Amino acid sequence: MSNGPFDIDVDTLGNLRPISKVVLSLGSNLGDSAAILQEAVDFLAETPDLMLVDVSPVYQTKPVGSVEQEDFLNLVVVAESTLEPLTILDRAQAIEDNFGRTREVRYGPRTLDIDVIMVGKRISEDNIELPHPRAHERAFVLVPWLDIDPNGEIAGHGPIADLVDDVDIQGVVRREDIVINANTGF
Ligand SMILES: Nc1ncnc2c1ncn2[C@@H]1O[C@H](COP(=O)(O)OP(=O)(O)OP(=O)(O)O)[C@@H](O)[C@H]1O
Ligand SMILES: Nc1nc2c(c(=O)[nH]1)N=C(CO)CN2
Repeated sequence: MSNGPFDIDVDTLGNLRPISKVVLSLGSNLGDSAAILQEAVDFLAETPDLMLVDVSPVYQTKPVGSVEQEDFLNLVVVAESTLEPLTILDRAQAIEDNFGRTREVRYGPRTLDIDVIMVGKRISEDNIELPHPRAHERAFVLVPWLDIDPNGEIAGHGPIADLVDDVDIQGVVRREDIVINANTGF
């Protein structure tokens, strides 16, 4: 798998388009979270020009942040795409909206949250910062990601295999009973 914009795709018009590695973190702690995660993965798999490579196991995780709320179910998706980072964020937010996600309480309960963790290169713009600025300190991102991408790295922070040693993984428990079917296309 490419680690950045090094592989090239040629579209039907003959345009060269770099293929980037994409990492997404999905979380839910409202409603039927397991079913919501499955549907969200299905929506991602149906996204044109986004090829799912792997979907992590599901973890039950203690809420991070100061808001008192239910545990989350979290998973990570690794994909490849020729899409621009903002297009991927738009698609992620459209999928969140589909599950009635509102954005009133920062860090508050949510039917579905999709954070864009990385899309190839580093970017810092008004609406998007990549890699996600808090991913390196979040066990609910690092633990599932490590399961499916042991050589993964966060630009500017290092290998996720090392980062996971520095976070508290006690509140992150694998849910073997919840199986998400991944339509990875491979
Ligand atoms: N890498 C990113 N992934 C998702 N959203 C991002 C990213 N970088 C910047 N944003 C911006 O952050 C805004 C708030 O996102 P969101 O509501 O998902 O935050 P949150 O999930 O409450 O907190 P956190 O960003 O810490 O996970 C989005 O509208 C988006 O414009
Ligand atoms: N365990 C856990 N805690 C969170 C989560 C999440 O997905 N899992 N998402 C948040 C907002 O992005 C805030 N806190």
